[in-house]
Amino acid sequence: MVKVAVLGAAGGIGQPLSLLLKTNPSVTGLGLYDIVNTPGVAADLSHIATPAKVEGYLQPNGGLAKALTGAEVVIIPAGVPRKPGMTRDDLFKINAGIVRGLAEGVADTCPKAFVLVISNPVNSTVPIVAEVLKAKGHYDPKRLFGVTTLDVVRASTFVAELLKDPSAASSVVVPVVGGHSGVTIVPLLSQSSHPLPSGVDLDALVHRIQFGGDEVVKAKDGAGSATLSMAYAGYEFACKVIKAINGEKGIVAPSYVSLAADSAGGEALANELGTSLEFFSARVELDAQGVAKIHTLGNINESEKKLVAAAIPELKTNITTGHDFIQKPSL
Ligand SMILES: NC(=O)c1ccc[n+]([C@@H]2O[C@H](COP(=O)([O-])OP(=O)(O)OC[C@H]3O[C@@H](n4cnc5c(N)ncnc54)[C@H](O)[C@@H]3O)[C@@H](O)[C@H]2O)c1
Ligand SMILES: O=C(O)C[C@H](O)C(=O)O
Repeated sequence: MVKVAVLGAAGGIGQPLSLLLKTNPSVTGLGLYDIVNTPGVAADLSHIATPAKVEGYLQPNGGLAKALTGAEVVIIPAGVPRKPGMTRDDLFKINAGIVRGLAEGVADTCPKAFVLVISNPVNSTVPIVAEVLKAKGHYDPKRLFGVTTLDVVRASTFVAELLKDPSAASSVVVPVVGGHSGVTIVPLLSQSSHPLPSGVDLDALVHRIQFGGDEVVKAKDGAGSATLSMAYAGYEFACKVIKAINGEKGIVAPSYVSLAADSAGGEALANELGTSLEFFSARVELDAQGVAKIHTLGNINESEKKLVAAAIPELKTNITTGHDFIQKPSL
């Protein structure tokens, strides 16, 4: 019995993500919120013969609070996507305010919910949610996640392509750590479940994983960024969270979390990184309370160490940008 709220549910990600959630028998309630079109999306989905009771709300008359009431999981794909030539950071100006408003709604209505942030730039929007929840006295770092699963899905797909074995596509697992933009995306190819064939151009593969989002933005040619693969990835991560809430043990997935979510694991990771970072995408073990354990990077090779080192300064800047938006709004 889990109610999931999707904020930004009428968008390119929101609609297919809500469809996938509607197919999950563990989801008993689906609260859809957007500033446009949610009644139609909800009416459409409500005809699917699965248990979830679907309700769609717009902004007026407390729609956000209604969508969030009773939600144990809140997924946020609200906000504008990139167009060619833009970076994810270029979205901050618009999306920061959108995410702040939605986080305020979470704090006011379902402060104990697991919050899964998809809206870009994830490296900065997650700190915004943290600061809003802190300001309202409801911050639990164990329950706040930046969704970086699409990077893991891409890394696994691209490695399976190189293996020239389509049947391997769903079994290849490549951990991706760091953050969710450009050089902050750090694939740990040395830890791939399937060894790479010899002769693979590793630099080109790393670049493709780090800038995979650009491929889609370019191909969509002004009509947005990844939506369907993101809905798939967001659903994959949400399913893990729902299973953990329902008591399943041993679920591990990479996600952008606060290192304070598990002080021992966070400290060990910070020691490995050689610096204190508030947020980092690491492999995280989940339980019904949220983050149970943050895993360290484990054995990584020299080129991966360089990639991690290159990610850190940008992550620090991105995190500060998110914090300052709430703490120093006059900047
Ligand atoms: N984390 C990731 O891996 C990842 C992957 C793909 C896209 N994204 C990001 O997800 C976001 C959404 O992408 P999209 O393609 O679905 O965009 P979209 O424009 O198709 O949909 C966004 C939706 O958000 C809604 N919205 C805007 N302001 C809102 C508000 N205040 N409250 C509620 N809803 C609001 C819009 O009405 C729209 O329906 C973008 O920021 C994009 O960059 C992240
Ligand atoms: O590339 C984008 O802007 C969207 C998303 O972050 C992605 O990785 O596809």
